[in-house]
Amino acid sequence: MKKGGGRNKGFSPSMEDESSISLRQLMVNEGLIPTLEDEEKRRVVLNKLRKIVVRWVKNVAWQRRLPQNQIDATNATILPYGSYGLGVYGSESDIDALCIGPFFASIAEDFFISLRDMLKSRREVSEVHCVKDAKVPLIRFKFDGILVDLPYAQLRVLSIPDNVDVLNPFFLRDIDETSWKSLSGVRANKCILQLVPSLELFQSLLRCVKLWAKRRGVYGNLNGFLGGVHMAILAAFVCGYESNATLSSLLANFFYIFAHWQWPTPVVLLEDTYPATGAPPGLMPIQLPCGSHQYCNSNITRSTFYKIMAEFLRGHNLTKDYLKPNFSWKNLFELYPYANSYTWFTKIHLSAANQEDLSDWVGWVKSRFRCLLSKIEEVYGICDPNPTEYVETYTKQPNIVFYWGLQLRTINVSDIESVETEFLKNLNSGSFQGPVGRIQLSVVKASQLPKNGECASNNRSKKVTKTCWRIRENKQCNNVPVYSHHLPGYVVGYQKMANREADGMGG
Ligand SMILES: Nc1ncnc2c1ncn2[C@@H]1O[C@H](COP(=O)(O)OP(=O)(O)OP(=O)(O)O)[C@@H](O)[C@H]1O
Ligand SMILES: [Mg+2]
Ligand SMILES: [Mg+2]
Repeated sequence: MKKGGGRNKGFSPSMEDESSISLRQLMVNEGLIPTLEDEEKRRVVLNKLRKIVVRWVKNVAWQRRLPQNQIDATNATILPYGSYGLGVYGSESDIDALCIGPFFASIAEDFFISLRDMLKSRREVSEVHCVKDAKVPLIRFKFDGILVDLPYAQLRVLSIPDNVDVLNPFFLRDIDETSWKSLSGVRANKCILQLVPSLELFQSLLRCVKLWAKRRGVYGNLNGFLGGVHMAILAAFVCGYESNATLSSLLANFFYIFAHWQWPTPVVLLEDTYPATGAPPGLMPIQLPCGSHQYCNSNITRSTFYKIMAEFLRGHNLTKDYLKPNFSWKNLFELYPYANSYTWFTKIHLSAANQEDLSDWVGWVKSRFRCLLSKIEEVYGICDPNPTEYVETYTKQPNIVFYWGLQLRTINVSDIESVETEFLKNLNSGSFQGPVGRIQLSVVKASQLPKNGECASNNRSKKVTKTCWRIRENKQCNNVPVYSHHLPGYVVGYQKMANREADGMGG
């Protein structure tokens, strides 16, 4: 990790403090700091999960007819990672928790069958899905309403200590490839936390850059943008780049550094001791700081690369004068104005017979979004895959709608048919096992987009009868109604107050 050499050294600390104070106030106003109740709720979920996996593993040991002393001695544990593990989760974040089990508890039978059944039998647990064919296979479910991603790693020992050190070679010997991949998130988090000079500054910077990325529509690995892990490594990189940093200098430096970065030079937090073989993958390679030249998986395409770079540059232009009097951080976090930026949009309308089928179907289609994006790029050139999910409430069937901006001013609307045909082939060629829903692609004009009216929660008319559309409500966020410009008094959506971000999804 490079140290020192930041361009913002030498600024007056008192001035800098002022701009950091206003940035911290903005974080509070935006609800970026979790409440004590929220923290407690997540702690309770993790403690309950720990108890469940211990009971599970003792059950499995008993079924395998292990001697009683081994049944008594065996143990499994849960290690949080992802944004929760870094201490930067938002109200919409999931809990990423790695389940680590002993040598006799297999992923295929014991984890995906008996642990899944145990989870299903709990009244706190709902929407259990086994995602077996992902790079990191996992069980995804809601526990007390909070989304949990639970992958599994199997170590060649009888008992996993509760706070097992995943960097200790003793525990890593002879492990299978899937377990190795599943461990990489926990290992990466541990390395990041060891590398950053100030944990508090790193966490605050990461919260700020995630808010920025969500507001500007560049957050979410599935839509071809930056996921939580990418943002965490970029933020950690900036923290190590500047000594005597303040929060505002770090945020300004974040944009300075990445607006000028010579991609595809990889961002590397921790140099490996042995040389890399082959070129780093993708347009924006970001190395995981857990050894052996592993990179973050990335779905970045030509289009999303272009958009991310444009936003880095905008961020730099808006923050370079952060020490000037009357500087405000507000513009940096403005919602991206899709309707003013593009003339045409690809409308992706997904529907299914009921909400549960819809959620499976949308999950599957989203996992293939990269392919859809490439096909749209082939036909229409640059495309901006806005991650915001809308719901058409005038359509009977449960549905989710996306609007992706197209950069061309004049287009052949009917070309979308070939994109739909090709994408359907791709969807049908995969391993989706749920009931297949519907997907309709069309091209619409900016004027046909759902209108994001101004926030007017205090003039709600009693005559509100019909909701035209709404932004899909997210997990645990407070919503206030948004009113239409054209139909005064009609609620057209809900703006999230605590965390008004687009629904970015990671891997
Ligand atoms: N594309 C990826 N490449 C490598 N590891 C990934 C990738 N996506 C997710 N992971 C691993 O899974 C963890 C959790 O991912 P997730 O998408 O939940 O992001 P997050 O950092 O927790 O942000 P959020 O607050 O949005 O949940 C990451 O910290 C990382 O370790
Ligand atoms: Mg997460
Ligand atoms: Mg996750």
